[in-house]
Order: sequence, then C-alpha cells, then structure tokens
Amino acid sequence: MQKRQADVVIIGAGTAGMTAYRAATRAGKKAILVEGGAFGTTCARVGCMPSKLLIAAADAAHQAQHTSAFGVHVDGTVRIDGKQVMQRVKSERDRFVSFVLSDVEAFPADDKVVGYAKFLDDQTVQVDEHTQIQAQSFVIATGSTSFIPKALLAAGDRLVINDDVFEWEDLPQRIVVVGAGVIGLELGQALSRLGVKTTLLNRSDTVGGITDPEVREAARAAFCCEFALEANATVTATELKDNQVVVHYEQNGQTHHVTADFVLSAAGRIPNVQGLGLENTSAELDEKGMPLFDTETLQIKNTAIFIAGDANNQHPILHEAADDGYQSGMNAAHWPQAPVAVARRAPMGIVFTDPQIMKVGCAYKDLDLARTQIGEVNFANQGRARVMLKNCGRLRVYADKENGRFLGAEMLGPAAEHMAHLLAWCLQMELTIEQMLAMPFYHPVLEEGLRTALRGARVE
Ligand SMILES: Cc1cc2nc3c(=O)[nH]c(=O)nc-3n(C[C@H](O)[C@H](O)[C@H](O)COP(=O)(O)OP(=O)(O)OC[C@H]3O[C@@H](n4cnc5c(N)ncnc54)[C@H](O)[C@@H]3O)c2cc1C
Ligand SMILES: NC(=O)c1ccc[n+]([C@@H]2O[C@H](COP(=O)([O-])OP(=O)(O)OC[C@H]3O[C@@H](n4cnc5c(N)ncnc54)[C@H](O)[C@@H]3O)[C@@H](O)[C@H]2O)c1
Repeated sequence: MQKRQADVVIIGAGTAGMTAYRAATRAGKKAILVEGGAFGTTCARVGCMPSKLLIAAADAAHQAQHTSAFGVHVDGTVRIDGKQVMQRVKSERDRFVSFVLSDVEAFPADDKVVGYAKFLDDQTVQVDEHTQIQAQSFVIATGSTSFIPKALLAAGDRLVINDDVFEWEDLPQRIVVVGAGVIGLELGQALSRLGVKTTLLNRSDTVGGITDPEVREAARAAFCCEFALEANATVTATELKDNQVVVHYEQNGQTHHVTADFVLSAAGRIPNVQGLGLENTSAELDEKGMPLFDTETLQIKNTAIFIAGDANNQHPILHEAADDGYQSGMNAAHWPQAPVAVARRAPMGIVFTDPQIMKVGCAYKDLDLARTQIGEVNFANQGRARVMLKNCGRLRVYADKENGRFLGAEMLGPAAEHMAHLLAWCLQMELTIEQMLAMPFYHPVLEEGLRTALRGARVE
C-alpha cells in the first residue's frame, strides 16, 4: 500500500472536481485528484454534449420534414441513416472528451490517482487497494448515477440509461422511456424525431419539471402530438419476450403494456455517496446515507470535507457544479479558516426540447400567489413566432405585487434558452418589471412576446 500526504484530496474528476482541483492548486496547496472511472466528465461523455448532438440531428430531420407550409417541398423522402447519426454523435462527442482529456493530461502526474476512494477516517482516504492518502481537507465531487425503478430490472440487457444510448451503433425501432423529466423529454423527443417509435411514461402528470399548470398544459399539448406521452402511468413490471422488452403499466386503474427494443430509465439521478465510507468519518448521515452539509458553504457538518456538484444534489446542472467546485476547492485550500458561501447566480434551467422549456428564479409552485402579479403571452399569435411557424407555447412572468420586482418565469416556446438568459440576468440585477420594460425591444422579434408578458406583470 502506497502512503501519501496532501493538503487537499478531491474525489471525482468531473466538472466540479476539476474546478476544485484548479482552485486548490492556484491557492498554492498540494492537491490530489482521485478518479475511479474514466476521465472526461459526465457532461462531455454521456451528458450535456452527446445529448445535444442527438437533438441537433433530430432537429435537422424534423425541419427537413416540415417545409411544405412555407411552399417549399422536399420531393422524395427524408431518409434518416441511424448509423450515420450515431457515428456523428460519437465522433463529435469524442472530440469534446478529448479537450477535457488534454486538460487532465496537463495536470502533473503526481497529482492524479486512479481508483475509487473511500474514507478510512476524517483525515484519510484509501484508493482501491493500492494507495492511502492523508490530507487536511477533502472535496467530494463524485457526481450522480441514473436511478432505476425496480420494476425495470427484469428487462436485463434491454434496459438502458443515457450512457448506453450514446454507445449505440444504430438507432432502434421502438423505445419506451420511463420518466418525462429533463433527460426523458430531451432524449425521447430526439429519438422520436429520428424515426424511433417512442412511448414516454411518467408516474405523475409533470412534464420537464414545469410547475406552472398553464405552461405544463401547453407542453403536454405540444409533445402529445409528436409521441405517446402517458401521464400518471406507473410501470408495474417488465419482461423479455423474443429479444424485446414488454413494459407493463397501470394508468387510471387500467393495465396496459407496450413492447419495444429497449426501455430507457430516465427516472431521476441519485448522488454518488454510497461506498465512500462516510460512516467512518464524523459526518452525520440521513436515512439515505446522505451526509448533512451546510447548503451555502457545502461543508459536511463536523468535518473538513466539502461536497460539490451533482454529489450534493442541490442544483444538478453544469454551471452550478463548476461554481460549487470552485468554492469547495477554495474552502478546502483555506481550511481551517471559516468556509465561504458559494456565490450563487440567479437560478435557471433549460430543457432542450422543441419547443424548449425554461425556468428562471422562483418556480410557480413556490410563489405566494396572493402577492404575485402574473403576466403572460401565448406564442400562438406572436408575430415573429408565426412568421417562422414556431408559434407554439406560453410564457408566464411573475412579479412581486408590493415592490414590482421580477421574481421568476416559466416558459415553453421558441428560443426559450435565450429568454432564460435575459430573464436570469434581470433577476440577478434585481430589476423591477418597470425597469425591464424600459429596455429596448426591436421589431419584429420574439422578445416582443416577452414584453407582452412583462406588461401583464406590471403592478399598477
Ligand atoms: C443526459 C444528460 C444530459 C445533461 N444535459 C445537461 C445540460 O444540457 N446542461 C446542464 O447544465 N447540465 C446537464 N446535465 C447535468 C450535468 O451533466 C451535471 O450536472 C454535471 O456534469 C455534474 O458534474 P459533476 O462534476 O458533479 O459530476 P461528474 O462529471 O459526473 O463527475 C463525477 C466523477 O466522480 C467519479 N467518481 C465517482 N465516485 C468516485 C469515487 N468513489 N472515487 C473516485 N472517483 C469517483 C466519477 O467516475 C466521475 O468521473 C446533463 C446530465 C445528463 C446525464
Ligand atoms: N438541459 C439540462 O440542463 C439537463 C439535461 C439533462 C439532465 N439534466 C440534469 O439531470 C437531472 C436528472 O434528469 P432526469 O430527467 O433523470 O430527472 P428529473 O428529476 O428531471 O425527472 C425524472 C422524472 O421521472 C419521473 N419518474 C420518477 N420515477 C418514475 C417511475 N418509477 N416511473 C415513471 N416515472 C418516474 C418523475 O416524475 C420525473 O418526471 C436533472 O435534474 C437535471 O439537473 C439537465
């Protein structure tokens, strides 16, 4: 067993871990980065980037098939070559991974240890069976893993998660996606647009994490006409039959089944904290084995251990993982100085469906409706949206009735990723609806729709 010493040990070389490593070393500390799986990050290998590559192919197919309303006719059929689609997804994905790998390559060899880390006590981790490292402080940045409902386990090798999709050589003919959250909707719609017969089952009536009932209805209406989107559908069992999977589910008291090549579990993700030996430290664990931590500084209570990125399950998206990683690395480097809170940006989330979904600031479900003024726009008749035949969706903007401050928004509609940025920037600047309306709006643009919604949220 090799015995080593460091100031800071970082467990997990994803986005949060690599950012923590850079912060700690820039602070002049000896840091060791431990990685159990493949270097390259979830984002680049099996997350943000390959999913957006698949979506880009799906959008190309969809656009090619929907030109006739403009009087533009594609004579002949639009042919989707599944092998070529997957080949581009994988080769571009590999390119993104290679950039991360060159960053990792540039870290000194002495700072990297390969293997799974486990705490022996508050000051020591053991990596596999080969290395023990003692340090002053630690950052857990171990990411998350797909949650798989028990009823899916009987599907055997017909059960897949997002990681598997991005390894496919070709597209399947039929798929059942379990979960209409962010991953299920993004991948489900993309596969459907690429010609895969798709059934999406969700145990509740939520869609893409939207909490505003009017926006949710708009989303349901938009997606239901493209693929089977079954709400309140509880998967009860799966079975293998003739090399296919049969998924049994219950919906409104009725039993149903659907047969497909694969069932994709997109039912949420769970933080990777099991197997870390946290029970050997002074950390207090909840019933799921999750350590209790300060949600602002990310310090695990009673310890010199910080928990960043998807591993802490607070804001499981990329830029938040990077922010968590930076502050955890700094806090670990400056231990035992009092840790500093992560500087949080205005909250936002984007789902890369078509139409896109976005949420900024306070979600509808968390509003005090008695003191909220709501403004909205329906994109069905919005000028520029109609011009482009993207006239589908709803934006709802929330303002504080007492002081006119912008509180948040939820939207399904065209260019939601850009609206989300505009609105998140306004939120972070603590603008009122009046100050937002004093900004320029060009003509004819989708942002005129935003102006309509803002006018409705104006407090008289
Ligand atoms: C399909 C998909 C699409 C996504 N799309 C988006 C998107 O469009 N936009 C967005 O903002 N976010 C997106 N996300 C979320 C985003 O990818 C994550 O929030 C982010 O990658 C989390 O980074 P992380 O550093 O916390 O974890 P990771 O990058 O997962 O890093 C964790 C690392 O820890 C290692 N590890 C685990 N346990 C141990 C151990 N005991 N010892 C040593 N190493 C260990 C793992 O091997 C891994 O390399 C997506 C996620 C998925 C799955
Ligand atoms: N565009 C992005 O930013 C992006 C893209 C993909 C993933 N992500 C991140 O990854 C995280 C995980 O995504 P996700 O889609 O797996 O989780 P999620 O929490 O967004 O959605 C899970 C969905 O599965 C449903 N569900 C849970 N158990 C079920 C069951 N047994 N049967 C049927 N439905 C069930 C839930 O009701 C929910 O709708 C997201 O929270 C997000 O932070 C972000």
